[in-house]
Amino acid sequence: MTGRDRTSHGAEATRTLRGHREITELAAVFLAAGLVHLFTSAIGHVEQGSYALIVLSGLLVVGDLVRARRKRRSTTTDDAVPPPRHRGGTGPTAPPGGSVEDVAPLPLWRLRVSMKDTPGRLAQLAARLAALGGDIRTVHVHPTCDGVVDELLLHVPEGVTATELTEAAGEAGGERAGAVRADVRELDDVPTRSLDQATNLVEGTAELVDVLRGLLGRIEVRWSEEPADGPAESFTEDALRVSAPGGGVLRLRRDGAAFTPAEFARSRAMASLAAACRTRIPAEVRHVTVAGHPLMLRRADRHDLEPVLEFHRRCSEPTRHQRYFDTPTDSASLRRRLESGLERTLVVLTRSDGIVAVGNLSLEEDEAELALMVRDDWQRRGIGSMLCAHLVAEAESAHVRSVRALTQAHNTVIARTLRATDFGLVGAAEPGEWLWSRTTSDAVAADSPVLTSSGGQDGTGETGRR
Ligand SMILES: CC(=O)SCCNC(=O)CCNC(=O)[C@H](O)C(C)(C)COP(=O)(O)OP(=O)(O)OC[C@H]1O[C@@H](n2cnc3c(N)ncnc32)[C@H](O)[C@@H]1OP(=O)(O)O
Repeated sequence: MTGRDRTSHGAEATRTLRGHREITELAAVFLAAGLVHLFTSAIGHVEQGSYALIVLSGLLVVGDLVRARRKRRSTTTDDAVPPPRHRGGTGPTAPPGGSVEDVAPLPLWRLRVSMKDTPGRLAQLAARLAALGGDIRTVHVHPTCDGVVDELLLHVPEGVTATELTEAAGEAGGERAGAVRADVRELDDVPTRSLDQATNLVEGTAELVDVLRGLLGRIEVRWSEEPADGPAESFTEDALRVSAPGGGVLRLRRDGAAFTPAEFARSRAMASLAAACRTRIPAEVRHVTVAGHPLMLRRADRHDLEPVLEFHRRCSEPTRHQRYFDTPTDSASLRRRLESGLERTLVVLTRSDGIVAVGNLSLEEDEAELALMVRDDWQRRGIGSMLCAHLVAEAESAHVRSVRALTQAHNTVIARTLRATDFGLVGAAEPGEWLWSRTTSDAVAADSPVLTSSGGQDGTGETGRR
């Protein structure tokens, strides 16, 4: 209850008390007058008026009592919203003998829900969330074509689930509710958060997909070629399409609340910024020396398509087969790896001989798959081991929890390369194949975005990331 609520409740109680007192006093006056009149009248001279006054006073008292009782009952019914829930002793109240500072911060959640734009909808939502022990910290109302999307950041007691939150939103008349855990940094207002994300893009500490997730919450992202017909960028409440910085289109979907026009505008602005960063800020080049050879290592993008194709042409057929198994490597599949922004490709170059090794990292679910190939005339010099270590570092920077690798069982060289980078054999994916895995040291991995990839293998030509 707020301070203002408390004040008005007190005034109401005062008014009720004063009413009681006035009626009781009036009844007492009637009663006294009646008794006095009776007393002073001789027996046999009883007048009707005396009895009428006494009866009237009795009726007044009884009537007032009945009214007071009814009022009390209706007040109890009106206040029937369940009291806030505090679970496991970790609610907002301080423990006995402890100060408020001793209490661990309650979990923070972001709740998005589509609502009809009617008066009182927020009050109903707030009441339902209060019943769960929710403490609303921020509310943003995003207008949509036929209503609004209410976006709330709220603390709830430990143990309250996403389902309970979305059900509460549904009971308040909401539709398509979605609830995800939020980071305390998200308590920033939207402009501040957008600027922070833009800074991450410019400084290269985040990819566009990570930035979009920071703005839109848990989304599924898929990459596809630009549509031949129709606009590359588009908005519906179910899906957004924005230009991918490396070419093609990113298709964004979100379970739960509808996308809003403001979110579309923000996403487009971020995509434009990411594209500008790509053209203005050259990829960082790392200089490494392997077995006395000075080499350069950097991320590749769509401008590297031709040299990457040339690198593949200069690798022998057995080397390509060891890398890609039976999957053909055509220009389109290599282009997708370089452009989608959902895979990371590292290239190793010499000054005079172009690309001598390529490593790929496909981001999927909360893990990544790594693969690499070294040109035949540069193998057995330590380049594969060095590239493998850099790919693992890339995976850690993408906050994935584990990295896996699929090899042909007879490929002892890649087996030694992976072992040297702390991979362990975890099983056989198919007969004649080995599956390797290692965990990353990224501490944030457990709460990190989920990544998925269909990598075009489903025939859709799309690459996806959750
Ligand atoms: C998950 C996947 O990527 S599966 C596909 C892997 N790719 C391929 O097989 C394509 C063809 N091969 C290659 O491209 C490379 O040889 C790679 C990537 C496998 C290894 O890269 P290289 O630069 O040749 O390996 P590097 O010189 O770093 O040596 C790595 C390990 O293999 C050993 N090794 C290298 N060549 C040989 C060889 N011919 N025979 C036996 N061991 C070898 C090295 O001694 C080293 O092991 P160690 O660390 O225990 O000493």
